[in-house]
Amino acid sequence: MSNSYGTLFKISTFGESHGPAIGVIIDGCPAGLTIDEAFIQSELDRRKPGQSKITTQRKEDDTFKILSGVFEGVSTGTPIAIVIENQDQRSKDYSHIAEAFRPSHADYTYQAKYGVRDYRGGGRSSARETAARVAAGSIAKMFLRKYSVDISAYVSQVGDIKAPHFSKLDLSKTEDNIVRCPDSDTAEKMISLIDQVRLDRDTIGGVVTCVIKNTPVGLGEPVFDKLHAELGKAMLGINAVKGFEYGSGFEGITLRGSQHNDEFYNDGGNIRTKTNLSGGVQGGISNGEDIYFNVAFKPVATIMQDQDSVDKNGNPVTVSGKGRHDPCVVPRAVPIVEAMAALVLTDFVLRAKSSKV
Ligand SMILES: Cc1cc2nc3c(=O)[nH]c(=O)nc-3n(C[C@H](O)[C@H](O)[C@H](O)COP(=O)(O)O)c2cc1C
Ligand SMILES: C=C(O[C@@H]1CC(C(=O)O)=C[C@@H](OP(=O)(O)O)[C@H]1O)C(=O)O
Repeated sequence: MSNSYGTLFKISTFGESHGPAIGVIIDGCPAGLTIDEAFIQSELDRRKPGQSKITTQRKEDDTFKILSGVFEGVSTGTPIAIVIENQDQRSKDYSHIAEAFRPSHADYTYQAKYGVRDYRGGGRSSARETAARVAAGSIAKMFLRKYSVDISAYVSQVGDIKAPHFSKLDLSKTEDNIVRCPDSDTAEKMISLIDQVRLDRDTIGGVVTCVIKNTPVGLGEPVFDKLHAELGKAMLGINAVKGFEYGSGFEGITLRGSQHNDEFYNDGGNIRTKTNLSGGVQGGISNGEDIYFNVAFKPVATIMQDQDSVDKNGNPVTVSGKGRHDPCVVPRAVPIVEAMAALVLTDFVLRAKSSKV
């Protein structure tokens, strides 16, 4: 089973949702980076469960401990191990799926592949694992500060309620409300919709948009490990993600080349483009313009309603969700998307250092 991500800035995560702890080992963080523990905690707080009425009510503080790789507040170049203890498991909520499969969760496929499954809270398939990625991503963000790279994600859609285009938004307002949409009118509508869906004992999907500013020119590879391909892989590896598009994305197909091309100009010695339908990446390599992409999340599987399923012997059963679940995951997915983007960019910054004499 692969539990790792990255080429030079590598992470391995460990732990199950209802086990004693989860965590991450970061291998390849350069020495000499100041590690801001308050910032790690603030990133974990943005993702943690139980943070508002529109998220799962599982109460985890997600306080962490650094076990290695940091001395007197500075990275030492050795593996950084971070552990987060689980405190509010309620495994009895899962006894009904010890043998049965929730429709559209990971229960059936995991059981079919491994023949053994920690069914408590979804075990390894739970999005609780993403806390470990957010911890690692916060260190990647600290590294990227040296390059002034700025990564901002926000909720741009819940169900059919959409925020205005990001060029019309003030992304510094994303944290002003519990749904993490910087437009307050749209945010209110999104919150009411999620609340209604929750009362209906159902779930709903949404979109997280991410905008990355000040990316250095030259990140990404011209073949295979293209920057957008690695971003896509990182995003599609987040639980419940169903779609990824960058730049003009699927809407670009309706344009002509004459409308879609980003014409170049010389901006006082810097080569820039007048428009940016490329989304900051051309030929797999960053061109210095803003990188932007959308990540679509499904309405998650666990609903508080009866559904047809089977048990592991193929007998028909009725399964209904129990316990504490997210009616819509996008508010908590915002820091996860940012963390995965930071991991990809950090890896490519380190790789770029060896691309020229
Ligand atoms: C932040 C976040 C929270 C989630 N919370 C839940 C949840 O409470 N209940 C649930 O059934 N799925 C939840 N999921 C989704 C499942 O983890 C995911 O659907 C499952 O692992 C199966 O994977 P797949 O949907 O990618 O196929 C969450 C996902 C994210 C990103
Ligand atoms: C615990 C977290 O989210 C969990 C993700 C999740 C799932 O199926 O992915 C199901 C729920 O698990 P539980 O029933 O154990 O509360 C969520 O609460 C977390 O994000 O830290």
